[in-house]
Amino acid sequence: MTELVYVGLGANLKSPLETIKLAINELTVLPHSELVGVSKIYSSKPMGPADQPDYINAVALIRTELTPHQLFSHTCAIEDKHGRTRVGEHWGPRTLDLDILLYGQHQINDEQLVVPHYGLQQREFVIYPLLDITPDLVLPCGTIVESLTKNIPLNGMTPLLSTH
Ligand SMILES: Nc1nc2c(c(=O)[nH]1)N=C(CO)CN2
Repeated sequence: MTELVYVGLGANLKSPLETIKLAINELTVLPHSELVGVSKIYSSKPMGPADQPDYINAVALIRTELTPHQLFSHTCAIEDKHGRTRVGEHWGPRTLDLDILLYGQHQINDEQLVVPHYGLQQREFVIYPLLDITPDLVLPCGTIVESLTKNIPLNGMTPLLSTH
């Protein structure tokens, strides 16, 4: 059994562009998984406290046999490898953040995981990269992702370079 999983990547400390590229590479070597798509890589204005650097954001699509919690332990390990600390400000700066945005059409809600990711529908740095990969993407709740762009402006977000 395989599932298509969208993983959001964000970073705004140290060398965020380099970190995002390395993290995309690390997703290519996950066990029982293959990377099948990557969005453009964007620079975005910080959501939350404004006194932090701009973010680099992207979304990757993987096909995996890992369960959501197995995948989550791998994404946490990749975050840790890049010096992620789990203390500090809510919505504060970070070296690397990996979020499981969508796991097939599954809905998961437990102490470790909320999938679809709770902020997905409000964040330009998630919606536009998702659409780069899958322009006709539909959420488990039936929402057409493209329809969200009407109410969510780019907010100055710009693509940095093509990964294709
Ligand atoms: N633009 C942008 N802003 C953020 C991001 C992010 O990935 N991109 N992540 C955050 C940490 O929760 C807080 N704010």
